[in-house]
Amino acid sequence: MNAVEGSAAPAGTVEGSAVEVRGLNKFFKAHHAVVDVTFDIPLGGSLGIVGESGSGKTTIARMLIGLERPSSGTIAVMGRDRSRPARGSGERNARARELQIVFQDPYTSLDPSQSARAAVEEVLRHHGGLSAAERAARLDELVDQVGLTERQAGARPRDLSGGQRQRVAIARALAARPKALVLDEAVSALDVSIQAQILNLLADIRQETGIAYLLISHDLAVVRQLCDSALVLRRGRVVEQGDCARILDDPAEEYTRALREAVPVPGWTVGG
Ligand SMILES: Nc1ncnc2c1ncn2[C@@H]1O[C@H](COP(=O)(O)OP(=O)(O)OP(=O)(O)O)[C@@H](O)[C@H]1O
Repeated sequence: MNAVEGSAAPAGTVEGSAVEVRGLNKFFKAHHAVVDVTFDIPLGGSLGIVGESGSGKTTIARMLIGLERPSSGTIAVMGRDRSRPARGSGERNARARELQIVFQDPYTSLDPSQSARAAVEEVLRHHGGLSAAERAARLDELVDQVGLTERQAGARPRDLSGGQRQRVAIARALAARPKALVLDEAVSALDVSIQAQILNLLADIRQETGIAYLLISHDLAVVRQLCDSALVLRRGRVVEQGDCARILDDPAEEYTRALREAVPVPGWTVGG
């Protein structure tokens, strides 16, 4: 299947790419974990990556944010190459301002001793350029944008629910005004009703800010709710790629059909 099928910008997106990945490969010793993966996410667009456990989804995310180095291929975010490690903190910060990530479990990324407000403020300080008054205003805006109450914004992670903690993680990720956000199983640990609230929140944020999403999920229903296009991975290879509704409603590949019918949970494998 052509790598960039459906590359015409969907409604709501702007011309140009937020993320461009070409011929991406990752070997872990002899294991070829990501095999010649190519995709585009238009500015303001939303791509879902689905596949069974071990298909390479997280490895792609880790390469995008610089936690793994590609064995070959290129990654560009906002037109700037990031296939090689950043040189120095200036470049690392510039990259962070372009692309942020939200993980499945914000417990691992949130400091247990920090209130939600302090956690978000830390990012605002780090990325600098704001006066104290501007920082306070931006902090209020972010707390409001992710739907945290004043009480929740003053609470530490252990005093928040899973959904509230994920709202804090989203506010932190948005603080630097990135152009793209990687959501790696970001709603998988949440109850279905809370999951729906966070997905609605993410859809609203995309509408308001024009941010692009790369959503990694084992759950096709989640992908359908948030994504314009989808990419199906099997053993590191793209088996199907294109319009999200077309792929999920009328999959061309048996593997996609199996993913759709089995309602997989994290760690699940086709036929496993
Ligand atoms: N650091 C590593 N060293 C060796 N092998 C790795 C490493 N990271 C990932 N792998 C292997 O690469 C393959 C892809 O793993 P990856 O975590 O990207 O899959 P995934 O689709 O995200 O799976 P899951 O949904 O279970 O998180 C797997 O076979 C995994 O065992």
